[in-house]
Amino acid sequence: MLNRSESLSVFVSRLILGRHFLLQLFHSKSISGRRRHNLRGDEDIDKIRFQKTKGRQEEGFIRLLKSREIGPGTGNLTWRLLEACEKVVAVEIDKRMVEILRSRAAESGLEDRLTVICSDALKIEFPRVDLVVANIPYAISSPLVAKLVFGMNPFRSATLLFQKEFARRLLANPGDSEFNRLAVNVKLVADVEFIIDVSKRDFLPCPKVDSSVIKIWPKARVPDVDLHEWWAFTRMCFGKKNKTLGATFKQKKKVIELYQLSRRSNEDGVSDEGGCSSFSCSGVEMNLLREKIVWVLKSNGFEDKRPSKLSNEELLHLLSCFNQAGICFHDHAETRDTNSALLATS
Ligand SMILES: C[S@@+](CC[C@H](N)C(=O)[O-])C[C@H]1O[C@@H](n2cnc3c(N)ncnc32)[C@H](O)[C@@H]1O
Repeated sequence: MLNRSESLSVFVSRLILGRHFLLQLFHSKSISGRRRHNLRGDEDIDKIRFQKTKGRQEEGFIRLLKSREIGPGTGNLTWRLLEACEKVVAVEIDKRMVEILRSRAAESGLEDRLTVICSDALKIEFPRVDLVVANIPYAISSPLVAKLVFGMNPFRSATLLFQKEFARRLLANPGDSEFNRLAVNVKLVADVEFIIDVSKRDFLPCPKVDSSVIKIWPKARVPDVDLHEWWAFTRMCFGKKNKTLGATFKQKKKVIELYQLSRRSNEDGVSDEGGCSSFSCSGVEMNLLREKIVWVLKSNGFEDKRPSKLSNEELLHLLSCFNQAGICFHDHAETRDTNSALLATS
């Protein structure tokens, strides 16, 4: 039986180090008493190989410099990560856990390799790290993923333990019943890979839900789109993801919303780049806006399409058609630096 963090640590270890080392981990109960393993695995899943010898970097081996663990608790996983990474930055919200981690680090002489930040991971700016590992309460999965993938600092990959249903939603493709706005937003900037399911019976004590390990990589190339505009657009489209776009955008409420946005843009004197403020403040012109919306949808073949079945390429195309017609979705009155995690998941 493995507890939640032990399970994740085993999977993380396998991803980083390969099967050979994993087997050694499975058979190692105590971390402190364990001899130092040869950290090279024989299976290059991640195309990352960690070379322990300082100052030398063999051909084909990338040194894994920094790892970040979010929600380290008492540090079971942290200590496994310290075997694989030169430095670990752990972010823990609970002061008591932070004290435990710091004194464990001091006892083991690992203070220079382990930085423990006492903070809410959702509220701080992440430092530059190679690998992100998180075993957090499932309730903050959505904002955490959004913060990671839309954050400013690049990372090589994130290996995360999620509730199984949440993992399925992240992995879903257009047409799948689980496909939703979160998947659309995440897939704009990242690739998501299923690693393994973890049964609730593998945990002690047994929780109510099954889990899955998921790996996320930032995309090398991200589409050239204003993210605020994209988030606002997907929020409007996926409000009722199985409704046709025609039915969604013809709703009086939506037309009023878009009309008010254009009015606000006019009042704030926001630049008219892309035609966002091309409507006058007259209430009568709301009908014109509705007609324009329908025309954009019809002329581009989207009126009868459902957002839950559209690829990101199709959604990006529709957004650009709307923008070219002078219809924009982002409220320019909102502060520019609004938490991206909130915007992407709200
Ligand atoms: C499921 S436990 C993880 C257990 C841990 N990996 C271990 O080895 O015991 C979740 C941990 O995340 C921490 N946590 C919860 N919300 C957090 C947040 N917003 N930021 C940072 N840590 C958080 C909790 O205090 C807890 O220690």
